[in-house]
Amino acid sequence: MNIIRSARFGASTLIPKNCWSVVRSISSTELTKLEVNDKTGIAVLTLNRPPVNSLNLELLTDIRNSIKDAESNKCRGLILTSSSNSVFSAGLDFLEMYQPKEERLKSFWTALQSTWMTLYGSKIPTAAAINGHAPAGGCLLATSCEYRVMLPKFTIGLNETLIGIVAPNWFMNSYLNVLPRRVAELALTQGKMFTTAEAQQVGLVDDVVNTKEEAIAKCEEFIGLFKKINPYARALTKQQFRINHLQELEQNREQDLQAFIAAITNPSTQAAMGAYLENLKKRSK
Ligand SMILES: CC/C=C\C/C=C\CCC/C=C/CC(=O)SCCNC(=O)CCNC(=O)[C@H](O)C(C)(C)COP(=O)(O)OP(=O)(O)OC[C@H]1O[C@@H](n2cnc3c(N)ncnc32)[C@H](O)[C@@H]1OP(=O)(O)O
Repeated sequence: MNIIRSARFGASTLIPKNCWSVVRSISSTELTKLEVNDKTGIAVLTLNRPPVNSLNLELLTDIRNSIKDAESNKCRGLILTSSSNSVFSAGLDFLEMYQPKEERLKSFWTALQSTWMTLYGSKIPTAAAINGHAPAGGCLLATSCEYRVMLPKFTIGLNETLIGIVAPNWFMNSYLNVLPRRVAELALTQGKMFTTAEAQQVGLVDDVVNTKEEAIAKCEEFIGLFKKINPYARALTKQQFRINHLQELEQNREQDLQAFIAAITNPSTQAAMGAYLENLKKRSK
């Protein structure tokens, strides 16, 4: 019998393969659902933190655990998507950064660093089915993947300067891994949110389709490209492209954390964030 061991069902829980329907849950929490298609071996990770999948400590932790679950279950690839019809992810949860408690702020940023390193450095092929808006941290998740497909009439980009904050180096590096330098610099300095059409034009997304199902199918097609490629050779090749960015953060994690805390707790950053949040709340009324 072909057995899959699910880390989050406990080390001793064995799930018999083929006794389940084609799509099978590997692990799920209140905030994430990880399902694998037994035929293709490709996993779909659905973010499910209504209303906007803002990334708080718990969601970030669940995303990281899910990526690790997909890897340890030897999935052939991982697709990130959202349970919302209009938002992929609204980026970092402002409530983690606005008037924060220091210990929680530290755990939050450390979880973001770990999640990014796990996703950006994952050995398995990764793809994002962007079925809604993807500002800031939402864009970071998408650009950390190897392939992106997006639905029309949404927006994506690193908008930090619009909020009065600065995207850390590793956010920029994820952008630069996808966009030409000049485009990335112009976009970052303006805090530009690209429409789906603009994003495709500059290469921030690879394809545009009309439905979430088509987006998942496109991601599966992308992951299928590696069917005949030795996974070890593929993973090492990917690693060579990304290792400098990963090492840069790995070697400076504490410094990056301290810079974040200093920047976020600065009264002028707090004032800018407070005003931005106020505006967001007014707009949503
Ligand atoms: C080394 C480091 C050195 C220095 C670093 C310094 C700083 C560090 C940088 C930190 C990096 C931050 C990156 C980020 O990710 S910041 C987050 C940026 N996100 C945004 O700007 C998105 C804001 N949201 C929106 O634009 C819209 O909500 C969105 C288009 C996503 C969806 O619109 P929609 O109309 O569908 O929903 P809304 O009605 O606007 O929202 C519904 C409720 O959700 C609340 N909301 C939205 N976004 C967030 C969020 N990111 N965090 C928390 N809450 C959010 C919104 O206020 C509504 O709430 P209610 O009014 O209903 O209570």
